[in-house]
Amino acid sequence: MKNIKQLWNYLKGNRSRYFGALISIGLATLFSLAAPLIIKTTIDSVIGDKELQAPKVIQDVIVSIGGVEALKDKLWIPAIIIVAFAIIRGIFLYFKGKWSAEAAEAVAKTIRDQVYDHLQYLSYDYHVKAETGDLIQRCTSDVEIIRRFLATQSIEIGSALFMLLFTIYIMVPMDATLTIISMSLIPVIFVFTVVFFVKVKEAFKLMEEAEGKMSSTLQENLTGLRVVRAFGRQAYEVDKFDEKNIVNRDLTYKLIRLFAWYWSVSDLLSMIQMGIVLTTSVYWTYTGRITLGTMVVFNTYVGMLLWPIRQLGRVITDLGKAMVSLDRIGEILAEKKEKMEEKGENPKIKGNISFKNVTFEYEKGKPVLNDISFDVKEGKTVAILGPTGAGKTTLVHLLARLFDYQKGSIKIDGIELKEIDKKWIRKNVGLILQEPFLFARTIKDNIKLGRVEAEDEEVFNVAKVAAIHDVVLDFDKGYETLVGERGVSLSGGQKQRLAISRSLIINCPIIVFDDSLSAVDTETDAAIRSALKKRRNKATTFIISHRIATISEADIILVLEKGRIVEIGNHNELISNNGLYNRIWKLQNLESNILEKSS
Ligand SMILES: Nc1ncnc2c1ncn2[C@@H]1O[C@H](COP(=O)(O)OP(=O)(O)OP(=O)(O)O)[C@@H](O)[C@H]1O
Repeated sequence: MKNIKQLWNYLKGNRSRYFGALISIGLATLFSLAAPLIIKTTIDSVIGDKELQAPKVIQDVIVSIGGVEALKDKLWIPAIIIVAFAIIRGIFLYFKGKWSAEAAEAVAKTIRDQVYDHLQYLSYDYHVKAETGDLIQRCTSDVEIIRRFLATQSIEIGSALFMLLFTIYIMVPMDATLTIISMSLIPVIFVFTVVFFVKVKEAFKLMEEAEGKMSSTLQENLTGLRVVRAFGRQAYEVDKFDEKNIVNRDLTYKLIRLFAWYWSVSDLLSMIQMGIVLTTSVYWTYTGRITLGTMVVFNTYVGMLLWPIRQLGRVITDLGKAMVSLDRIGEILAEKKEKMEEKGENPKIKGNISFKNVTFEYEKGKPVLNDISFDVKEGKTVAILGPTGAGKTTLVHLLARLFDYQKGSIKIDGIELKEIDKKWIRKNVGLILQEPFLFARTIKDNIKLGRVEAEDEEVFNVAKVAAIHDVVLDFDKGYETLVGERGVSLSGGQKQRLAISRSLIINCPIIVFDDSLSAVDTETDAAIRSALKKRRNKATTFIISHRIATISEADIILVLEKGRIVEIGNHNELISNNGLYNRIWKLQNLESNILEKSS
């Protein structure tokens, strides 16, 4: 019921089109039911000698062309009327198709827009955990199922109901008992259909999920194909995909089996119903209870009626599928959008940052950051070093309010971070990720992503700071070169440098390099850092890195271990500390000495 209401809401603005389609199918049904009545009248009263039983208007028309006697010589007239009715029915069917398709298309567009829009505002955490393949499937195939249901199937429910009502209305005055006999198995077929619908809904849901898992595996594999090949893991990947493929196939087999049952049993029931009507009506024609024309009408109507009723089974299956799809789309829409509209402060940010006893946990009881305290003045550089999983990324994510800390306090220029508007703080904290995502656009567009109105000169400047300007000029089309699948292939380091330019162009007072110099050689790394230092508006900079050379010049270095700061100070202080920093420094020194000697 909730889903039907949801569909009704989606139809807003297109409801009149949809009703137009329903009325058209009603009128088309009426015209198709008229043909057997014309045949009946012709058999009984024109060819035969039964008294004419037709509405007054039709009787008047017949009298005006010379009465039933005159029609005997003009049997082409009923034939032409039947053809004319077929044409009129065709016209109504055309409008039914046009209007329902237009309404369905509009609904699909509304749903796609709504889901796309919603996805943009879900939390960072949601997108970290969501499976892209599954989301794509919900935005495409699920919407398509709903569109198809609205465009064709739901109208057929209307058609079946109209057919049922109109035939009962015409048949009862002719012979009430024969009408009951003609309808005796309809409830059985209907109940059978409903049972089937319930079974099939569950089976469809399982199949959709299996299909989603299969596309996720495919999507993940295609994205990471280079890794797969590099590690020679093709056979393992093929097996993994095959596993999902087998589940998908088996669930499809199950559905096919269910359908096979449905069609054979409903075929059998329909044949029994037609047999009963044929036998009874032939016998009653023979005994004179009904006319030959009435016999023709009943048998034609039962034939006409059984098809839409059986179709109803298929339609209801599609209703089941459409409801599952609506649920799946509803699941995305039910996800709470990240609360952005808090009336936070939008202060001009200088970049003085202070962490006081900050504790944060993703899951209750499992703190990832513990009692973190440090201060940094605007324009200074903080470096963070620590083993993997120590909480380095989490710490800088807290700064951008991708997550909110549970205990302690983070202040920026003396204002509590939670009091500052989320949108505003994200505009002021430039996050550069280790594996930056570049869009399939030109290099210039990728750099200007954060500030589309930036002048070319600014683009060149930030590219120079990120030591990528000369590389770009070497490409045939320079800054107009396309990046991505159809464009130039960039190295990991080049991608990182483009991402750095993209963040610098925003001119954020706080910049975070989350291991984003890892793919850049040491010389370029040093060049970028020295260019950053020379910038006029120096930002407060956070650098996460495993390379001592990258972080040694930082004003403060934090050494994190298991979510706690185990060492804090500048390079010289930490060297004399004889702790983790000192050990890593010695190790990296040794490595570079060995490398120097061997080269
Ligand atoms: N979105 C999340 N939900 C739940 N746990 C998370 C989430 N992100 C990270 N974690 C967990 O928090 C811990 C710290 O992760 P974090 O990414 O901050 O470490 P890191 O020091 O940056 O590691 P690396 O050097 O490998 O990037 C890890 O144990 C990680 O599994």
